[in-house]
Amino acid sequence: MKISVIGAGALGTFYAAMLAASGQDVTLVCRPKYREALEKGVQVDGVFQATAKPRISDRPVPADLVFTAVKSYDVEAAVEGLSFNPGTLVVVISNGLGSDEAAAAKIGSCRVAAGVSYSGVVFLEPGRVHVAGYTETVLGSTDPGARDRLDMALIALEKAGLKARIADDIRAAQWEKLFANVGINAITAITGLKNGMLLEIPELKALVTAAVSEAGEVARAAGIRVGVDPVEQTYRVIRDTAGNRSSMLQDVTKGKRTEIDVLNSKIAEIGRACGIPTPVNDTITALIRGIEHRHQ
Ligand SMILES: NC(=O)C1=CN([C@@H]2O[C@H](COP(=O)(O)OP(=O)(O)OC[C@H]3O[C@@H](n4cnc5c(N)ncnc54)[C@H](OP(=O)(O)O)[C@@H]3O)[C@@H](O)[C@H]2O)C=CC1
Ligand SMILES: CC(C)(CO)C(=O)C(=O)O
Repeated sequence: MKISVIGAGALGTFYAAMLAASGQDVTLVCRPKYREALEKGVQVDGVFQATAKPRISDRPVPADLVFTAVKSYDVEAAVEGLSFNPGTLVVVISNGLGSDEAAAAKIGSCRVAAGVSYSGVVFLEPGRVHVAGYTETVLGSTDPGARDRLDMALIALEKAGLKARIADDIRAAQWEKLFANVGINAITAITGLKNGMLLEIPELKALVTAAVSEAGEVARAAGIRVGVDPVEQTYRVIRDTAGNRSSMLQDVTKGKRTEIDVLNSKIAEIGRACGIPTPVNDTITALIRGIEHRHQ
C-alpha cells in the first residue's frame, strides 16, 4: 500500500517518520524549500524515537492512503491536484472544525476521513521534530463510503506503533479535542506561557474554564453528543501536555497566521447561529486577531 503524508511540518514529519520507520511505503510531500534537507532523512525524538528515509516529493503523488498534516487554512489547496485510485482514502488531520468538510467539498466526501491527533509535536528544523506527548489518533468519517476504508488507516498507524481508534461519531470526537484547543491555544498564545501554567495561575484557570464552558453550551445547543465533561477534559489535556508550547503559541512566535478561525472564532460563529452568547470566546478571538495584525 502506498501512503503519502502531505505537509512536512511538526505533525507530518512525525507521522511520516513513524510510518516509514515501520517499513511502510511512505512519501512525505513537502514545500520545495524543505526538499534537500528532508532527502537526508527524518528524525523523531522525545516520547518516540525514530529515524527513517521516506520518499520525498515537492508535489502530490498517487497513493492509496493520504494523510494531510497541514494547517486548517491550507487543507483545500493541499487536496487540490491529488490523483486518486478508486479506493484512495484521504485522512485530514487538523485541529478545530470544518477542515475535513472543506476537503470533502473539493474531492468528494466518500474519499475523506477526519483524524483527531492527541499529540504535542514541536518542529525543530526541516526533518527533525520533538514529540512531547502522544495519546492517540482518532479516525472517523461521516460518509459510509469512506468509513468502510478506515481500517486501512487504523492498521497503518498501529503498524507504526501509534495507538489509534475509529470513532462511531467523528463530529463528537472533534468537539472533544476542540474543547481543549479552545481552552489552551489562544490563551497560551496571548500570554506566551506553556500549557501547564494555565492551571497554576487562578485567573487564567478561571478564563480557561469560562471559554470551555461556553464551548460546552454551544455543543449542547448544536446537538453534539460528547462523551466527556468539557472542562474536565481540558484540564486533563493541560496536565498531559503541561510542558508544551501550544501550536498557536508556536505560530504567533513565528509571526504565522493562527488557526483561530476553526477554534474560538468557530465557537462564537456556531454560538451566534444557535442563539448562545459567547462573550469570552469573542474577546479571545479579538485579541488573537490583534496579534495576527501586529505581524502583517
Ligand atoms: N503540532 C502538533 O502537535 C499538533 C498539530 N495538530 C494540527 O495538525 C495540523 C498541522 O499542524 P502542524 O504540523 O503543527 O503545522 P506546521 O505548520 O508545523 O506544518 C504544516 C506544514 O505543511 C506545509 N504545507 C502546507 N500546505 C502544503 C502543501 N499543499 N503541500 C506541502 N506542504 C504543505 C507547511 O508549509 P508552510 O509553512 O510553508 O506553509 C508546513 O511545513 C494543524 O491543523 C494543527 O492544529 C493537531 C494536534 C497536534
Ligand atoms: C493539545 C494541544 C493543546 C497541545 O499543545 C494542541 O493540540 C495544540 O497545541 O494545538
